[in-house]
Parts: sequence; structure tokens; C-alpha cells
Amino acid sequence: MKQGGSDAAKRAAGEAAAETVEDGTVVGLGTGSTAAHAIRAIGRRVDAGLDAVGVPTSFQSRELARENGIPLADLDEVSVDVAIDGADEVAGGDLVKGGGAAHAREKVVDASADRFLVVADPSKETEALSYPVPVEVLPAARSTVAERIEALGGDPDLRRAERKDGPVVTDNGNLVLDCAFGEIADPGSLATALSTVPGVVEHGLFVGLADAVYVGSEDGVTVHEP
Ligand SMILES: O=C(CO)[C@H](O)[C@H](O)COP(=O)(O)O
Repeated sequence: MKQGGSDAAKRAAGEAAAETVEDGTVVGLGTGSTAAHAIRAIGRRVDAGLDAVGVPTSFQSRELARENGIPLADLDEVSVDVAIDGADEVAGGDLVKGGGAAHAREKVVDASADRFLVVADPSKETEALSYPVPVEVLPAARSTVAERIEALGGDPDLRRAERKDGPVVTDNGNLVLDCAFGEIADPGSLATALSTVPGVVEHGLFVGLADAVYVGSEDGVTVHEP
């Protein structure tokens, strides 16, 4: 994932979005270092009396929410009022996500929310998406999906684990192909094409889902409503 942004900028964005969580609501808890700041801030607010329930998007966000005392629910038990999640690249309201290989559950939770707030540092903002699109695939479909992605003009690369020999395995037991397409002229068309490839569980293009983008910096937070 892009690592250009400062932790102070990520913290500013995460904490500003966490501040908008209202009493008596259900919050989708995103994955990654920026969303982690939001989770810790929500935990502090719960500790101070906020009545909120979290729906995690990954093993990692579930663990962090537990450590921070946030009551949790599964998505089939509640409906999500607001989701707060990070991104690897942001172009207006379109995103590439999945740097943490959590984009399948993230998309289910973020898309189900009444409001989806993206939290990011300025290094994530761009005019046109070009970050390699993470594609979660069934292990048995790795080669056939890779061929289809090449036919769509992409360059698929199996994501490998840093601290073990072999591939990254998602929370759902699948593999990830990071697919470079260069500058993506039409994210909507590419998203539709990827979704129709047999064996693709989910891809990291989030097109038109964001309701607001909180961009933090050392000097404060700017909120865009795409
Ligand atoms: O999509 C994600 C995980 O699947 C993350 O939200 C994305 O990678 C951004 O992470 P960070 O806030 O650490 O830069």
C-alpha cells in the first residue's frame, strides 16, 4: 500500500471522522493504519459513554476494536449507519482499496452503510486512479483469472507474504492478484468487467461509493463530498 503519508495526517483524518459518530449508531470499522486511528478514537468515545456498536471489516479491525472496548456485531445482525475506512488511492469519489487484502469484506460493509466516510492522507489523492487493483481470487481460479485480467489489459502479480514463504491468504482463505492497469480511464467499466470474471471474489475498485473523503494533514482536515 502507499506509504507516503505521515502518521499525524492519518490520525487527523481518522479522528475527525470518528468525531461524527452519533450516539446509538452502528459503525463499520475499516482496515489499515488510518482506519485504526478512527477505531482508537471511537474506543475512547465509547469509554467516555458513547453508545455505539462496531462491525469490523477484517480480523485486524476486530482485534483492534476489542482491545479498545468497542461492542461488536456481525453484519447480519445490524444495519450500518456509517462506515469509516481508509483507501490506497482516491480520485474524487472513486477509490482503490485492498492494500491490506481486506477489500472484499470492506466493500460489503462500506457499501451497506447509510454513509461511507473515507479517511486518507494527502498522498492518497490523485486525478486518475493508477494504483494496482487488488483482486481477491479463489485459489483454484488463480491462473484462469490471471489470463482474463491480461486480456483486459492488466498485469496480474500474485501478492506474496512478507514474513512467510508463499502467498498472502485473505481472511476468507483466498489469494490476491495485484493488477496494474496503468492509468484507469474508466473505473466503472473496469469494475464491471472484473466483477464478471469467474473466480473473482471481489476487487478493490470502489466506484462512486464514498459519501465524504476526510483528508488529514499536520494543519487540519479537509472534507470533500464527491
Ligand atoms: O484498503 C485497505 C485495506 O484492505 C486500507 O484501507 C488501505 O490499504 C489504506 O491503508 P492505510 O490507511 O494503512 O494507508
